[in-house]
Amino acid sequence: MSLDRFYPIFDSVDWLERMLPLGVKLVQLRIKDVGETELRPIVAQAQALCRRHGAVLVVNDHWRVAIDSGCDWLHLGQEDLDIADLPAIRRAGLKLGISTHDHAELDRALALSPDYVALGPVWPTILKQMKWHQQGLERVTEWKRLIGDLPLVAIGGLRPERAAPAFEAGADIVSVVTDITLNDTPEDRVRHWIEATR
Ligand SMILES: Cc1ncc(COP(=O)(O)OP(=O)(O)O)c(N)n1
Ligand SMILES: Cc1nc(C(=O)O)sc1CCOP(=O)(O)O
Ligand SMILES: [Mg+2]
Repeated sequence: MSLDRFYPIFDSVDWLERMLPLGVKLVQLRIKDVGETELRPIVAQAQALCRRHGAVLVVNDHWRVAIDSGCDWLHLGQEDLDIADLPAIRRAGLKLGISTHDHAELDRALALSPDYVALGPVWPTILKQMKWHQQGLERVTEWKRLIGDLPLVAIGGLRPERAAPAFEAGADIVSVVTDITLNDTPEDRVRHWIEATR
C-alpha cells in the first residue's frame, strides 16, 4: 500500500473532524502531555474517523496505546526508540515510521527496518525547539539515495510552495504542522496542500 504524499500532523480529534472530509488520506495524531488512559478513547475516535474517510492514521509516540488499540501505524523518534518495546510493536503488526536527523540516527533507524524514514527539519520550524540546524534539500537528496525505495518523509518548515522542491529533491511525502494549524483559514490551506501534492 502506498502512502499519500501529503501528511499533516494534528493534536486533536477536532482537527481530524475538520480536515478528513477535505480529502486528507494520511494523518498523524501527535498529542503531548496526555496520559495513556486519557489517550485511549481519543485514539479510538481518531481510528473511527480515519476508517470512515479512508485515511491512514499514524499515532505518534504512544506505542502501548497504538498496540492495544489495534492501530496500523506508529511514529517514533530517537528518544522514543530508547523506551519502546520494538518486538511487541512488530508482533502487533504495526507499521513504523522513524525520525532521523543525522547519519547515526539513520543507521539506527535502518537497522530497525522501518516502513518510512522522516528527515527534518528540512527548513526551520517554529513548532518546537530543535538542536538540529535546517537540513536543506541536498540532505533530502542524500537521504533518498541512502534509503532507496523506502518512503522518505520531509518535515520541518514545509509550506505548499516547498512541496515541489522537496519532491524533486527526493522526498516521497511532505509532512506539516503549523503551516496549517496556525493559518487563518486552515481548511483553505489544506485544500491548497492537496492541490500542491496530488
Ligand atoms: C513525520 C514525523 N517526523 C518527525 C516527527 C518527530 O518525532 P520525534 O522526534 O519523536 O518528536 P515528537 O514529534 O514526538 O515531538 C514526527 N512526529 N513525525
Ligand atoms: C514534529 C517535528 N519533527 C521534526 C523533525 O525534524 O524531526 S520537525 C517537526 C515540526 C514540524 O512542524 P512544522 O511543519 O510546523 O515546521
Ligand atoms: Mg516522539
